Amino acid sequence: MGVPPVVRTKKTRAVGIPTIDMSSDESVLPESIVRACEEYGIFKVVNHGVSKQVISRLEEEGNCFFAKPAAEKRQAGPASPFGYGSKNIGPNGDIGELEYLLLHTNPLAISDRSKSISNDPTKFSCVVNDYIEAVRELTCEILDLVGEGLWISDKFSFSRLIRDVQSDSLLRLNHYPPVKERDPSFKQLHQYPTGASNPVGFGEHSDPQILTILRSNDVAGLQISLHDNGLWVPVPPDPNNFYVFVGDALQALTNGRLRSVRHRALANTVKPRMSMVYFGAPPLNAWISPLPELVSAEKPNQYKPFTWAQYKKAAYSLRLGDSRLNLFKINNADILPSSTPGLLVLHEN
Ligand SMILES: C=C1C[C@]23C[C@@]1(O)CC[C@H]2[C@@]12CC[C@H](O)[C@@](C)(C(=O)O1)[C@H]2[C@@H]3C(=O)O
Ligand SMILES: O=C(O)CCC(=O)C(=O)O
Ligand SMILES: [Fe+2]
Repeated sequence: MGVPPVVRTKKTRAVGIPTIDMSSDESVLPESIVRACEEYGIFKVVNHGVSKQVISRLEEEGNCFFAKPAAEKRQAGPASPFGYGSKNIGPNGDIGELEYLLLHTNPLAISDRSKSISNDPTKFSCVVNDYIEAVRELTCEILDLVGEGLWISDKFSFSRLIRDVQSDSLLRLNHYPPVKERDPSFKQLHQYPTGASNPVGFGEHSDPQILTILRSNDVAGLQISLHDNGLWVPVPPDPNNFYVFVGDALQALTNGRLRSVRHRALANTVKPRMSMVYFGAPPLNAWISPLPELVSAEKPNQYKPFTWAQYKKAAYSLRLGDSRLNLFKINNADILPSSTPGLLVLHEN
């Protein structure tokens, strides 16, 4: 029997997302990670050192919470921005086929929030804190390798922001119940991206933070957009490993050398999907501006300095799919002539 022809009905494309093996030789890791972050803004990490038990215990807590009756879940909401949310994402009218729990990673905030989430809040807090501790370690290990790969004189510059006790890092559990096409009017009631056969679970966006560490169950749905060309690349689910995303803050800190990747999640029509997402962020008062090692005459400063609080304020004033980093972009072509009087700028045609 011959191989059947590949028929593409959706605007998706098969692309090999890079895999980074954390047990590889240290002499190759920094360069491989930097290359993946430059070319894709996402990679899969294997041999990551986070124990199966830490992951499965959080998954169990998530399943247990999302299986509760709607009225009980609502007691942990509305998400503003923390707590339980259903369908509404953020304050500006974005909606998706999902429900979620958004938590600040501060242990006191977790202990407080656990009371409205679980019948055993002490256990819930413990499980969440263990998961956060493990993925924070992985995040910092990756960021130190990024620092090394970029030849930053202080390779801990990135991870220090995440390790800070005031870090504004978050944990999000997303639950996408299966969306069944019940009647012909279904497609009019739900948002279907152009060319996609499944409705939007979590709409297209980039993550604002430094680094995102995502783990999902074995159900597909996550997609990335690499070149803003309308093509969406499916990210195959892998419950034993993590996907790592470059966030906007890391793009700014590296003067645009590492790219934050646009992604979205589509709902599944058959199986429920759950993702557990850690967002590594700086403290609110930390300044984000390109590191000096990444600024040169050939690559002048691309971003105005901003505090993380200013960036969050901007993010929360915009829609999910808006580009927030553009607000802080320096137009070097505009700046050069006025800030350097007497300099003649020649434009090539
Ligand atoms: C629509 C929004 C939800 C969001 C805040 C925002 O105004 C724009 C960014 C969104 C996002 C995407 C990544 C994370 O899931 C998130 C927690 C974040 O930091 O930025 C969400 C915000 C949210 O859901 O509160
Ligand atoms: O659920 C997913 O796979 C994506 C979720 C996501 O992008 C987010 O929570 O920011
Ligand atoms: Fe995201």
